Amino acid sequence: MSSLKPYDAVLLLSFGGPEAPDEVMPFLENVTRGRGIPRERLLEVSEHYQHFGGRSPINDENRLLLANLREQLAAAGVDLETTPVYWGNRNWAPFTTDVLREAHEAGARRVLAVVTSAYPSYSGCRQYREDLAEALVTLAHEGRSMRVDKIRHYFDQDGFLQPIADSIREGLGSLPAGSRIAFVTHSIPDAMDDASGPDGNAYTTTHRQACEAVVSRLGLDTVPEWDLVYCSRSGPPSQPWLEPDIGDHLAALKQAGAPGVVCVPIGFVSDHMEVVFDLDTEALEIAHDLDLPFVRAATSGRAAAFAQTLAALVVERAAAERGENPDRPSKAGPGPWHDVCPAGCCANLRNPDKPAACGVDWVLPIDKPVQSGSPAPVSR
Ligand SMILES: CC1=C(CCC(=O)O)c2cc3nc(cc4[nH]c(cc5[nH]c(cc1n2)c(C)c5CCC(=O)O)c(CCC(=O)O)c4C)C(CCC(=O)O)=C3C
Ligand SMILES: [Fe+2]
Repeated sequence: MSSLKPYDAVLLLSFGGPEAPDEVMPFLENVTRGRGIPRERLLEVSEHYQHFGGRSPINDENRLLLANLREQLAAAGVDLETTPVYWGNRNWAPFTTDVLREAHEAGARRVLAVVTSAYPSYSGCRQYREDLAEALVTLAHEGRSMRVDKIRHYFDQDGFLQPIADSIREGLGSLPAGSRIAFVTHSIPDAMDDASGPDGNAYTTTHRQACEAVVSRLGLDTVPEWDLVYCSRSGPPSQPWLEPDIGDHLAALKQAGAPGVVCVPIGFVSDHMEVVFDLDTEALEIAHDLDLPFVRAATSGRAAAFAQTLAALVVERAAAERGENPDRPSKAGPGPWHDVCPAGCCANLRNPDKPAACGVDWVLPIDKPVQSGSPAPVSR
């Protein structure tokens, strides 16, 4: 049995989504609290959910991922009886605080989180760290002192990249020769990208690194032309967000004479609402109207290889935390991403001083802080 010491539990941490029509608006209010998203946009997004009976696919995707992660950790020799794997969300039940309380009751004091976001940005990294800090403070007030760390970003891992490459190869096989690849990710405000990672622009930079790694894995004689484009923009029109939108991009491809397109949701781990609505519904319809052959490549989230990669990163981090020197594989970009976020990484532009866990500067503000044994962040 390999141990995950010093960790006594693993937490799969995700976004959450509604599962019934009357849960949609309360969910959207949780997501957008204090974020200045126009009411119009909320009503529009609630329509997307109602289009699918008020049920987001994301929770079911996470239930499957949880089962796969347990299976892969067990296969790596982890005893799940003594090191349980929990699942919690930012915006919908099961909520992070409740799940951590349950873990504490079962004896967990140090927890390792696996976040369902492959890339660094405020939304995909620091916001989860802030949620964890808030949960840990709430629990500390109840006399429950815990510490949570987070595995490094995994956009550069085999188990994330390979299922995408395999699916693209298959998609291209069903399209006319010379078809293009449109990698798609969630648009974010330009300012959020500017502030991503320790040195800025890490959101777009790491996406490009992942796209390049995927394209080079296709093993095709002629490398297809590709672009990185965006979906799910939501802020006011006056605020610049990453562009172009996938819909405009499809029109531009048609105009340029592209014979077809594989749409690849490389920014997303699973087929959640952005994928099934923005891509499989909206973008598909635009492609049909343009008479542009269109296939959508799979996300990695359901692949056994993906859960295997996450399990390997969990085992790696536990070893690092024990002071060992584990291998740190990285298959995209200049090297492995850091384990512990440096101060200011993926800054919160509205509230820069908001406490965030899993960083060098995190101290539990009340009670006895749990002893910090984290290694210095690895610089890139
Ligand atoms: C980078 C990023 C990821 C990827 C990283 C990760 O996976 O975390 C992501 C994931 C997701 N985003 C999701 C849903 C929503 N995101 C919204 C709003 C926003 N997302 C943003 C960014 C991201 N979002 C941003 C900058 C906003 C603006 C408001 C704000 O600054 O917070 C809104 C509000 C309405 C709207 O404006 O669209 C909703 C409903 C769901 C669940 C889908 C389901 O239910 O299946 C998932 C997985
Ligand atoms: Fe989002």
